[in-house]
Amino acid sequence: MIPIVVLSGFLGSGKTTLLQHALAYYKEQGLKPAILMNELGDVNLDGSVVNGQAPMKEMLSGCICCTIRGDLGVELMNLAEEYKPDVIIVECTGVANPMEIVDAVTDASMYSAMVLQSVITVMDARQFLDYASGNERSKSLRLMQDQLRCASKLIINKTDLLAAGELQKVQALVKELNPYALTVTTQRSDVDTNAFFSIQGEDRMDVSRSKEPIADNGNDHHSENHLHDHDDPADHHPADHDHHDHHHNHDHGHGGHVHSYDHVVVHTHFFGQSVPRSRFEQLFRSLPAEIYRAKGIVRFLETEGQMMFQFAYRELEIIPIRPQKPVNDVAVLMGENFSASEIEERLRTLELARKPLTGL
Ligand SMILES: Nc1nc2c(ncn2[C@@H]2O[C@H](COP(=O)(O)OP(=O)(O)OP(=O)(O)O)[C@@H](O)[C@H]2O)c(=O)[nH]1
Repeated sequence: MIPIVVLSGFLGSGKTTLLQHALAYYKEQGLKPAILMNELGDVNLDGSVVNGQAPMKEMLSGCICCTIRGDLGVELMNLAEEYKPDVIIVECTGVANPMEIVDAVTDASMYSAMVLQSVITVMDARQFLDYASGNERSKSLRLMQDQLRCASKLIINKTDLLAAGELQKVQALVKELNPYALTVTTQRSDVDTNAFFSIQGEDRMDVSRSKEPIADNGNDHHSENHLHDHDDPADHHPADHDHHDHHHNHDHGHGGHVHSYDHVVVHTHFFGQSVPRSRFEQLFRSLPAEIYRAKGIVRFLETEGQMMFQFAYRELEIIPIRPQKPVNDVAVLMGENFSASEIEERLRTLELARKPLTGL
């Protein structure tokens, strides 16, 4: 039986950071992990972070829980057959409802030797608290709550971004939503890896219990209403600045829990040239609040080589990278109901600016 560990969590909460801890742990244990990654955009940037550390399959341009849900079982089986791993880690896009993944894994385990080990949900404590205390973006809040509810293990991450006293508030909210999960608080998803990733049988997830809070009408997952607009990633060419918006309109038949992600917009922009770093940073400082996540690879006029950037909950991080194989310069922006054409325009203007901002 190959144990499956599902990593869930909202966009930018710290899943990939956690994945790296998991990979280091399995290596230390002499175990062979394999990874199945799912990204909403056309490019898998997280993949380049973990590249080479473990066999990996990618499912791009869709959310595991809908269009490619059927493929999940197939991909899991392919991974299992090809690499005979000791454990498979599934990292899903931040807008996936992990219940769907849990279902797909349980489907797969019916006809192959796999078992769901755990669903680990990572949450951005700051973001969750802000969403929970405001009325805005209630759809995202609902998704976060679902991700929390179905976890067997929970990580309250980014505690460094909380003010004194706020952690207790988050913990209380989390406990209310999910009193069952093993819950820890972390910075940089730094968990006790043995407690979170050990693949001992007795620690396996009780799937039926985790389903209780949101499933009330059996397995009515096929009555879903999907509206996806996916384009062939092979069509992309770095120079053509093409962009694609993916609108997700999920209307899952969970009776009482209707999930509608039609508000989620993903915009992909391929850079054709280097840009001034100061202007790039300024663009991110002034992004509309609706864009809550961006990541990508960029080259700056001022420096050599490629940089990976991460923008999560208004914080921009830029780190130099040395990719093992050529990777495109690209920006993927995700958010709710933002104007992709406006962002595209700003990115194009950025590319035309051949000089840094004056005075910086
Ligand atoms: N301040 C702070 N930043 C963190 C922490 N953990 C992770 N980050 C940063 O948050 C950003 C997103 O982290 P990832 O691990 O890529 O998040 P993710 O959940 O995989 O993101 P998606 O793939 O978009 O869903 C990165 O810039 C991380 O360095 C933390 O505890 N505190």
